[in-house]
Amino acid sequence: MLKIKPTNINYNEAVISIRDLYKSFGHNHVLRGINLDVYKGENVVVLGRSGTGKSVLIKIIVGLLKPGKGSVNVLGMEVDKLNGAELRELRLKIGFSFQHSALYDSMTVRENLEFPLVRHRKSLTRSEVNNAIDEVLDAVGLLQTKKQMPSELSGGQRKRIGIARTLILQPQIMLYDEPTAGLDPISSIEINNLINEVQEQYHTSSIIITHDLTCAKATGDRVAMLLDGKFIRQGTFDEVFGTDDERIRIFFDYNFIK
Ligand SMILES: Nc1ncnc2c1ncn2[C@@H]1O[C@H](COP(=O)(O)OP(=O)(O)OP(=O)(O)O)[C@@H](O)[C@H]1O
Repeated sequence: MLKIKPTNINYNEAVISIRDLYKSFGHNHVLRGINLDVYKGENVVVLGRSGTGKSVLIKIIVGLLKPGKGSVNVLGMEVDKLNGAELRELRLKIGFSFQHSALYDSMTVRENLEFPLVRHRKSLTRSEVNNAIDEVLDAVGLLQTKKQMPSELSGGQRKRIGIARTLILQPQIMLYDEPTAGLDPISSIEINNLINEVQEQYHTSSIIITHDLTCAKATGDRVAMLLDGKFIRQGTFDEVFGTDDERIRIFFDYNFIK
């Protein structure tokens, strides 16, 4: 049961705009002419086989890697022209939900959420902090876990808390790296729904990196297929996969789709 996607996307405003992006490591030419716009309120899914450069792309977007050639504009700023302080400022507007971004095991759920908040929003009062924690826990449907330790949660619940920890800083952009990896089908559907709810309630724009075609179909307003350093096809899920292109069919046929 997948949620119907909201359609509150502003196609006149790109929050991420990438033009002719190249990136090599020695003779390994990973990105070879990437063009991508992510519009305000849009979920864009990036699909591609292992090693095609999806993580490199994300790292360039947040300024962790320098582009070789080309321009990367995020929230109106050219990322590779920013100094350290400006980059830190920009990153506060971007929520990362990385595959291996573990919670702090020695802290309760509440403390895990409090930690980024008190670090980055020093002027908040105690009651504002408490309200913010309750609000994000409610948004991810896990208010009842506030006093629990991460080890007491299921894998799906831990992912949800990871997303809550990111949301608490109210990012404008969300980057999800393999959000459903390692989850059973029911927990995966819950995460897909959560990604759509976050989009709707927090008005975020997102890039979702995944191999999971069910996730791509459920969450992506647009899907972009990365191959040989370029997006070889972009469009809705059905537009991308409604093709005889062998390179895309093979990706589809080898992934189980419900
Ligand atoms: N810092 C680095 N130095 C050298 N090579 C790198 C570096 N980061 C990534 N690469 C290379 O870039 C290529 C793309 O890596 P990347 O991690 O982006 O793949 P991916 O598409 O995210 O794969 P996966 O789906 O397995 O996570 C790989 O060949 C990798 O070895």
